[in-house]
Amino acid sequence: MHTFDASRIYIALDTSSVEQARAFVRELAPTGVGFKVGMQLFYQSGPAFVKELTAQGLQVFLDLKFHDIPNTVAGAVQSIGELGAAICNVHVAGGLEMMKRARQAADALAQRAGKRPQVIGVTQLTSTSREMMNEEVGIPGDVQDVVIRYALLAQTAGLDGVVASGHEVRGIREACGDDFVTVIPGIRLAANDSALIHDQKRVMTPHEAFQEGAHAIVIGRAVTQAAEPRATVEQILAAL
Ligand SMILES: O=C(O)c1cc(=O)[nH]c(=O)n1[C@@H]1O[C@H](COP(=O)(O)O)[C@@H](O)[C@H]1O
Repeated sequence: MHTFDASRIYIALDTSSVEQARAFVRELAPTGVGFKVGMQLFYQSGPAFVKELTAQGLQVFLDLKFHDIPNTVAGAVQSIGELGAAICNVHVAGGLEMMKRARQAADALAQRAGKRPQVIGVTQLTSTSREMMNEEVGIPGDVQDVVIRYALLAQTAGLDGVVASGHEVRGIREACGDDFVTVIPGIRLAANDSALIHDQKRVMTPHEAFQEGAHAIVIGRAVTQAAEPRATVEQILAAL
């Protein structure tokens, strides 16, 4: 038995069918992990699958990365609110007013339903390198500095935390305090770093991310493309 709280790990269910996602849930739920439903699965299986998970008492991060005008984002948070997800997210780049409205929509839900998802802000995607950010997108400076600036803005708007890479966790905690939630994707296991690095640019191992102070991590392909996903999760937990 391990003592680490496995629900601090969200397995990204980026599958091409709901049956595949169900199979991962059946296999991995006994380890105590949470699950992340993102665009790929949500756009085919819709809210019904999220409800199916939360009805089983599973912890769900609903990752739809809202980014639109404030009124539309507030409506979107309202729409997904009753699915019972523990976390949902919006892009910090949508601005202060948009984030405030997202938080207000979550608060209204809490008043009606007695609970709400945590609303966290996506800073700079873990697939973004400094070169991409500076030269393609035209945002100058260090990724770390930009991420901390975004985290502070998210905090000002009343969000519960941010999504960032493990490289920025320490700085975010220093700037925003230890209660401001950090959820960290871009996780790679040392053993498969070079094989699975793919599109992620700012990566860390689970152990490193938690050592830096992450509240939760998101792991997708390093588990779902492993020969033995369940054993891989057990190994990760044992090493924490
Ligand atoms: O919001 C997210 O979850 C997210 C933000 C980010 O900056 N980077 C990032 O990879 N993610 C998500 O985290 C998961 C990472 O998957 P793997 O790279 O397969 O571990 C994917 O589902 C991404 O959509």
